[in-house]
Amino acid sequence: MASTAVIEVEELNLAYGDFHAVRDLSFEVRQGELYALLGTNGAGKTSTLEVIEGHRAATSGSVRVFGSSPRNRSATRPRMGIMLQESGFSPDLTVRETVQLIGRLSRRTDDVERVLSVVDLMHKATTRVSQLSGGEKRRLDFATAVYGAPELVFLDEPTTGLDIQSRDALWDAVDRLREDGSTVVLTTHYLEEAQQRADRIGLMHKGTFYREGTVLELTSTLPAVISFRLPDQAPPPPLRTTRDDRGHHHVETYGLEADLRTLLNWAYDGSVALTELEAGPTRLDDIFRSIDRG
Ligand SMILES: Nc1ncnc2c1ncn2[C@@H]1O[C@H](COP(=O)(O)OP(=O)(O)OP(=O)(O)O)[C@@H](O)[C@H]1O
Repeated sequence: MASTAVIEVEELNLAYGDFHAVRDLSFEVRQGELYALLGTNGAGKTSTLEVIEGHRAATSGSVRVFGSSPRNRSATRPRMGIMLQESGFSPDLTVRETVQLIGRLSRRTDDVERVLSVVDLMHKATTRVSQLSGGEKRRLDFATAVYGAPELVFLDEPTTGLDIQSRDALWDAVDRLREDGSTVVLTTHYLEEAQQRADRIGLMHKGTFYREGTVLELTSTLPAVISFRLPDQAPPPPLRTTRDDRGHHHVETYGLEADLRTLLNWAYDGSVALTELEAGPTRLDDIFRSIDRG
């Protein structure tokens, strides 16, 4: 992976009056990475992104995008595509006119028909924005963000409200952008998507990082889990388990492979039927649950 930093955030602080929304936040996003900025509600993700995107001034600290201040919009804006949580499109414009307008404002060049077909909106090209469904509006949002294949793309909750085909198509389009070297910053509350897609994750809580690192670095801070069910007459399993009220056994382990082998050998040797077997690293959900909300 290339190591040029596209985004550099150092000791960022952002206050709204007396309320300190972001505190001494430092991180960088390198060229070609998919960086997921995740966190609890009100953690400060949108505030942080607004500073990086140049929409808001920091209270203190330094933010550089492509080596420039994001407030220097003429230097940074043409290189960025932004998909906001809520679009501000004009309801009277058609889908094609919207892409043309936003495309022109971005100062990038692209083929409008190509962009519309990426998000499967060709058949809606002459439909007014006010007549689109929620999912279609999200796809239009995405189309305007990736118009002209920007070097840096911000995706804020990109798949909210999308059906599975549209989600797959969106991630395919993101993969293609990344193959061409684009950097992606993602925020989402769909943790599974972040766990599957992100190279690195910054997990925010109360204005600062609770954890930051690769997916593996984050998930290896908590034990992996093996879960299974045994027949009523089965002998006790060879590992210490807890049983939930649905009769599932759970093992928490830092030695997933060895424990799994022990369990499978025991079941094989004793002809014990293990059912509903699941084994895997901790999920991001569990890391979120470990955050002390107090
Ligand atoms: N314009 C504003 N004025 C005052 N407080 C604000 C303003 N914008 C955000 N806040 C507060 O700053 C904190 C961080 O908000 P922010 O929108 O950055 O969080 P978030 O991590 O994006 O949250 P969510 O996941 O809920 O969208 C919240 O407590 C919010 O109420």
